[in-house]
Amino acid sequence: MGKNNKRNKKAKPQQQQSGAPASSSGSQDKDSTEDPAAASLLPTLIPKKRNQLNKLVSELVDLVEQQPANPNEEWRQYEQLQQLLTQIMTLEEPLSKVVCQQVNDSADDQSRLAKVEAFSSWAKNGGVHSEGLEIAIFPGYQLGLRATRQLEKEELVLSVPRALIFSEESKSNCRLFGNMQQATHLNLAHDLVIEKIRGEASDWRPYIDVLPAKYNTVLYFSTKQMQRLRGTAACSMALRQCRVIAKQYAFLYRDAHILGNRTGNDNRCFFLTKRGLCYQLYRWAVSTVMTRQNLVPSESEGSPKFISALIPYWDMANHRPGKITSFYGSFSRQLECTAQEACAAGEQFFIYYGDRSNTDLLVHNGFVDVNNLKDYVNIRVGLSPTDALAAKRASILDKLSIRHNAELRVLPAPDFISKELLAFVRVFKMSAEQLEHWCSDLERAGDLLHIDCALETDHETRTWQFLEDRLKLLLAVFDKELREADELKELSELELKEEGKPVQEIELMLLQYRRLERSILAGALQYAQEHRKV
Ligand SMILES: C[S@@+](CC[C@H](N)C(=O)[O-])C[C@H]1O[C@@H](n2cnc3c(N)ncnc32)[C@H](O)[C@@H]1O
Repeated sequence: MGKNNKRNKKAKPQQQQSGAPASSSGSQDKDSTEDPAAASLLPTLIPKKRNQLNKLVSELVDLVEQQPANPNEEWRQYEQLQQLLTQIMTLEEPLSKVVCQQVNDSADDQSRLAKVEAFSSWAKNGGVHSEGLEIAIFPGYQLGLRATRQLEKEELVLSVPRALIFSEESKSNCRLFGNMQQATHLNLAHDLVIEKIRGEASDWRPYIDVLPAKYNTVLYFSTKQMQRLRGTAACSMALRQCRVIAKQYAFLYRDAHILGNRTGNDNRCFFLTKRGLCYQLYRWAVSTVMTRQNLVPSESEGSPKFISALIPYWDMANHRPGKITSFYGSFSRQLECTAQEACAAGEQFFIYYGDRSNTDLLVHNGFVDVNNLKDYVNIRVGLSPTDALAAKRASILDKLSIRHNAELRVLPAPDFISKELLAFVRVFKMSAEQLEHWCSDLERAGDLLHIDCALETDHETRTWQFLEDRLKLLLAVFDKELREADELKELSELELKEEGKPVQEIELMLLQYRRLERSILAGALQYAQEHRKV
């Protein structure tokens, strides 16, 4: 599979399902870099609908450019965003019906499984070694990898050569979002949009066919589902994610359809994007990248050191706590994955995705790990600009490399309060005299990170009182959305759902997330109360 041969490949037309075929008139057709695949019969919108869509996207641009000042404003903005996106998706439906599969969850697993044989031979022909593994359905995980024989701990079980790794380097002239590290996953999502639109003409089709049709990422949440995150540490992150992706979509759309001003060597990508771009497709591509990407070393000059990549077959492995056992071999030019533990024939083969909090997993990966040993809940703390002693507090925090406005960690047992959070609150609660004392010898500041640092009793009491009040407040906000008893009741109802009824995966995940975050906060509250009394 050469780097550039995809561009010259003869396209097979995609099936037309609804709407009018792309006509030979229209500004895009003067584009001389048209890829044969782009001549596929994608529907075009009638001018009236296109104008409505242009107007909605302009409103979307205006909306996402506003920076919300507080959580309530952020929520209101999200509600407006959802309304606009719903209208946009309705208008774009003729297009999204063709470029995105529309299936329900269980049918998705089955239809993906039906494509696995073709995918496995494509992977094998491309040089993937996965002899002791096969792809199967695992309830609660969608697809995953199953051992077909006993796999030994540390045995090399899977390798994927560079040629089969999908990255922005598979299409070297197409970096729509630039050459920076922050842009690499966006470039990848954009390339995936292109390959998806190319349909049967894409060399990646067997891989794309086994990808999920939809995801449990926050981009797929309804407003009602998102409501369940209100008051949790994940809410702001989730809303921001929706805003950022809508903004990217709105800008891509605006450039393509409203301004029509992209020229230069990315004409081809622009052309394809313009033809098939719709929000459903963009959120699918972004979610595919978010939930499956890995970093591999770049092989092009001028690129960031590491670039985001999709690694077919390897990305069928689900996560279980353990250690990272997948590495890219620069000499062998392949991704190599060993077994983190022995795995008997017939069992699911898991890999470890790395240390991530459940907040991060929920927002970026669309699942939570109920056995997460590396979980934490971030809480926001900051120095007050009206505090006359802020400069002194800041100098101690600088010495400790803690930011003046920071998100710091509340941890599960046995630690409960991270040393950075404890030190911040200790500094925040110092009197003028205590600040003088600590600032006079900043070399000692590191002591503040230790739980048993010798402090005056009143200072220590104020510190733990602050933590106690803050945690109580967070738990009270939690209860405002859903009380603990109701949360547990709903959770057990969903877990005991009758067989045959569709599992409400997102609802279940949200309740599990709430329970996990609540238990970290409640454990830390108890710990703070005990410390205050000492
Ligand atoms: C890299 S893919 C793994 C393959 C995926 N299950 C599939 O069907 O294509 C990552 C996704 O798998 C699911 N997943 C992985 N580990 C999981 C776990 N421990 N519990 C639940 N879902 C998990 C999540 O949906 C996640 O976004």
